[in-house]
Amino acid sequence: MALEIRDVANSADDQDAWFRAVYTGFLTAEPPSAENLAERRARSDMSRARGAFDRDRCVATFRSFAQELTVPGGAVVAADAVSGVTVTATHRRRGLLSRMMGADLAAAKERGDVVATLAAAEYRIYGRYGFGPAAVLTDRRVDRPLAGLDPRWTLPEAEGTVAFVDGAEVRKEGPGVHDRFRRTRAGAVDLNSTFWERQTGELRWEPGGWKEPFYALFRDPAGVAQGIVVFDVQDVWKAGQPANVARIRKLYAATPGAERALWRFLLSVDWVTELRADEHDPDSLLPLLLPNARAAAITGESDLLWIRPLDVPGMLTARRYSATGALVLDIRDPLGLSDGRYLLDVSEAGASCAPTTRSADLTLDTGTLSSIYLGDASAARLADAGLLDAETTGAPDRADSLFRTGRRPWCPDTF
Ligand SMILES: CC(=O)SCCNC(=O)CCNC(=O)[C@H](O)C(C)(C)COP(=O)(O)OP(=O)(O)OC[C@H]1O[C@@H](n2cnc3c(N)ncnc32)[C@H](O)[C@@H]1OP(=O)(O)O
Repeated sequence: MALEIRDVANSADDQDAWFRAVYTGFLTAEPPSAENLAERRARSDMSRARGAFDRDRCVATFRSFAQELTVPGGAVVAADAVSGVTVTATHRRRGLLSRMMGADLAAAKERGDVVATLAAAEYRIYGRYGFGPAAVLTDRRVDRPLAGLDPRWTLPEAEGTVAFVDGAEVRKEGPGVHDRFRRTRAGAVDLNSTFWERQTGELRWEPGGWKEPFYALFRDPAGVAQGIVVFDVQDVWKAGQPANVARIRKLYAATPGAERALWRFLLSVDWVTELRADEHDPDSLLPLLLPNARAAAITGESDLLWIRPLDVPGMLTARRYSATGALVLDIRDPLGLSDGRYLLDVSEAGASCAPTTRSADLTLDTGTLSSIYLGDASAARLADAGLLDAETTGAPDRADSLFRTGRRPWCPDTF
């Protein structure tokens, strides 16, 4: 019997089967409870969720939803966020993902979305669909005694306050802090409506149980919440000495002052000798705040946010550039959605971008454009690696002078 791919938006039974298939696809053996399924159905945007069904069994899942992606300069673009992609191991490599992805991207293009986004589980899945890695995450570990900080430090009142708060306060202030934060940082996205409930244990969807973390809120001198950190502490003692490990789950700062204050606060907690910030900002201020920056070692780095151009002029005119100049980009698209030669012209007044018949300066595919777009990858380095063709002398360097950004892009939120 042929496999049927269908929308699951209008059927509770199909949605339950869909969520169960997500658990199986992500290798979670314990199935979701009936209560969990009911909550997920009620609280998730399933309007663009599709499943592949083998009789009444869901064997592949795919969902997309409307998202805002912040681009360099602080504007946001309309994104088609792809999520919940699974094919059950018994039905893999039969083209199910390709069919669902092809249909979703074509619909997103038709709708006028500027890019598609996703958090890639594995590097080799999404390049074939025109996606490219656009921002990375780093793991850092701070050896606090080595950092050389003054243990007498306390936040000067003139700079603001840090206070421990409860989950209710986090649910009240968190959305505003995150919304202000994400508009300051290229690569950041808006959050779904369940995010803070899940962070604070109001909704307990994740398998494996809930452990209440600590929450600390930074308010600026005017009393406005500008930063929030969610962290837990592992109770470790060695030879009668406290050697606790603080693990950052989330840290959002809408201002540099908030970021400095929250790191300094975390580094001042007695008993804590090690701080771990996994899957965190690749351009965090953290090492710069330490007398000994080497005490904040990078222990890992990985790509997570991948993006895919759908509307090249919309995408290139939305961001701000670091210089003025013109560049002709010949874009190759493996799915044929955004092919073409475009003139990007950046002047003091802003950027314009339109199809052109002029000869190209750079030839690149949509995935490579994605890597350059938010400012993380260097066109010169990609050209040296053979991933981008320079058609005119110095074109990669000119691209770098345009696309370069201040702080590196960062997407702290998996979706
Ligand atoms: C945004 C997110 O949700 S990220 C989460 C992605 N999901 C997972 O990682 C869960 C575990 N993996 C899976 O469920 C599946 O392997 C999927 C969804 C990644 C791919 O499903 P498949 O049924 O294999 O997809 P499909 O048959 O359409 O494959 C399309 C092509 O991609 C290739 N491909 C698929 N997955 C991988 C992979 N992990 N590594 C390398 N190549 C892959 C296939 O070989 C195929 O290539 P071909 O066209 O040259 O033959």
